[in-house]
Amino acid sequence: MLVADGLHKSYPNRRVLRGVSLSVSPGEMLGVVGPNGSGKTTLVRLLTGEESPDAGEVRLDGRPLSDWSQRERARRLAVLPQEGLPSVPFSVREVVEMGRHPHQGFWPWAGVRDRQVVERVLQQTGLQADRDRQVNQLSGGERQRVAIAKAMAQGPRVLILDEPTTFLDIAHQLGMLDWIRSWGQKEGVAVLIVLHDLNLAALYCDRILMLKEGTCFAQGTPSDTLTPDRIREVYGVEPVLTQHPVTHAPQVLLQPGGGDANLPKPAVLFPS
Ligand SMILES: Nc1ncnc2c1ncn2[C@@H]1O[C@H](COP(=O)(O)OP(=O)(O)OP(=O)(O)O)[C@@H](O)[C@H]1O
Repeated sequence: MLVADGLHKSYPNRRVLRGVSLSVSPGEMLGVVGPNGSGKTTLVRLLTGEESPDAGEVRLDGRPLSDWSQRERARRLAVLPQEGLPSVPFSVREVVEMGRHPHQGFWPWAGVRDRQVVERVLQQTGLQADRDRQVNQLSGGERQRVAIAKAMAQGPRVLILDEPTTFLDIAHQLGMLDWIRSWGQKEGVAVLIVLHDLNLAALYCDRILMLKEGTCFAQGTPSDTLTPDRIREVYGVEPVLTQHPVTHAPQVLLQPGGGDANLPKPAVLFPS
């Protein structure tokens, strides 16, 4: 469904991605993890066509991404950017309806089918009661749910999410990931999700791609990828790995004092 082959990307004086390859199949969830600055968001920008690689290629449904018109691409690929949904003065229903624009003609008027899809999505995401509320009056977590609903209304074959759980409490993190996973499996949507939380990645992703300084350091099942050696080498922390008692997924326990050794130790700034 979505394939990337040997992606390279540099900015002035900075090589950000060096030969990253990946593929995501229908119904599969691929997690992308890696430290700050390892190139996750840059990878997302190349996969969505927001930026072009210096070398390598992204293919959607077997065709180079650059061959798709913007409209065709939007019918197949939905993106939840890191900054989430802007705080716009539109109602929840209007924003979800915007997800249908790529399927509409020259005039973006909602037809019968568009209205049916929007109603179904509002129902399935539990947003019926909030349908007339203004998005700029919603909490961060509620806005995130509207963003997912808009992406669902788009009816994509590929969904790309960049750290969608950052502003959510634990119940909303689990709720959102449960939702995305079961929706992706039912509809055969290929999901690529950037996550900072290795434990959530281990619980929800079929496979994990671990980036280190713009290279693909490891790729495989959570148990293959999240090993103490790899986490130590990529993040520079001393992890304790355990197994989830119910799901048996690997889980990472953190210990104080095991953080970034390169950070200077705090000194007294204002001695008395
Ligand atoms: N437009 C740009 N111009 C120059 N450098 C950039 C640009 N975008 C990103 N970078 C640099 O590329 C590197 C990778 O950035 P990127 O945002 O892809 O990392 P990330 O893994 O998503 O980080 P984080 O976890 O902090 O969000 C960083 O060093 C960043 O400063």
